[in-house]
Amino acid sequence: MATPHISASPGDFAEVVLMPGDPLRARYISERFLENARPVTSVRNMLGFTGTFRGKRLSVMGHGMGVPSISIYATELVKTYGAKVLIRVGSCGALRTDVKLRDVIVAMGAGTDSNVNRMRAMGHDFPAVADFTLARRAVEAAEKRNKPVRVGNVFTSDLFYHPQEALNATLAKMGILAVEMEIAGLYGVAAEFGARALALLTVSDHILTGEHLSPEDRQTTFDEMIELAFDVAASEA
Ligand SMILES: O=P(O)(O)O[C@H]1O[C@H](CO)[C@@H](O)[C@H]1O
Ligand SMILES: O=c1cc[nH]c(=O)[nH]1
Repeated sequence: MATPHISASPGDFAEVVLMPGDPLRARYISERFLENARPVTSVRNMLGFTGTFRGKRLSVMGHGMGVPSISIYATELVKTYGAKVLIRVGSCGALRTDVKLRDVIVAMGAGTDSNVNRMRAMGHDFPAVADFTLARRAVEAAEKRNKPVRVGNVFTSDLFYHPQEALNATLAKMGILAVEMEIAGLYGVAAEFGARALALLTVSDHILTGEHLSPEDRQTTFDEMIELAFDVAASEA
């Protein structure tokens, strides 16, 4: 039984799904980290794969850009394919001077300019937060690897090119570490359908300084975040 956006058969997905935004990154992750990976969906080229990692069955699938896109895939994975844990692995722009390029962020909570969670909460504010156990495991795994992470709040924006010029400084003052475009939506879907979610982000560019990672640097740095995500995923599968 396929959905409008996922062509997999029942049982094709594992209960734990890692989700990068870029479907080509999903393929890269499956080739580099999964054993016996097989493609399970490719509608609109939003690629998904299932394989094993340290003997545990895991899936990886792209979620596209923006809250509407991740909301569709996350909802269908949970409601139709029985996913119970969704872990976004993504990139972000740092908003504060104490956040550096290549830092890995465990996104505890996400503010947003998107209206989706207010639609869910009858017009009221909704706390879009990570599953605590998953977040704690990510922090513990990072400590074990001797790769410290930042733990804190991020901002999920509907607009990559934002017209509110004062927004970034205001968010930074409120302690928001970085900006990206999906997490508040992911945490909202998880809450609505009883799944658990976490997002890990690598700082790929710095909004204040204009610094950004080269493509080679991105690969290496993202691999470190993905290894961390697999530590968490394998502890769940
Ligand atoms: O995590 P990735 O896919 O890199 O996503 C980030 O990059 C895209 C914007 O370039 C947005 O989707 C943002 O959340
Ligand atoms: O959404 C994003 C992702 C990376 N960098 C940004 O500035 N915004």
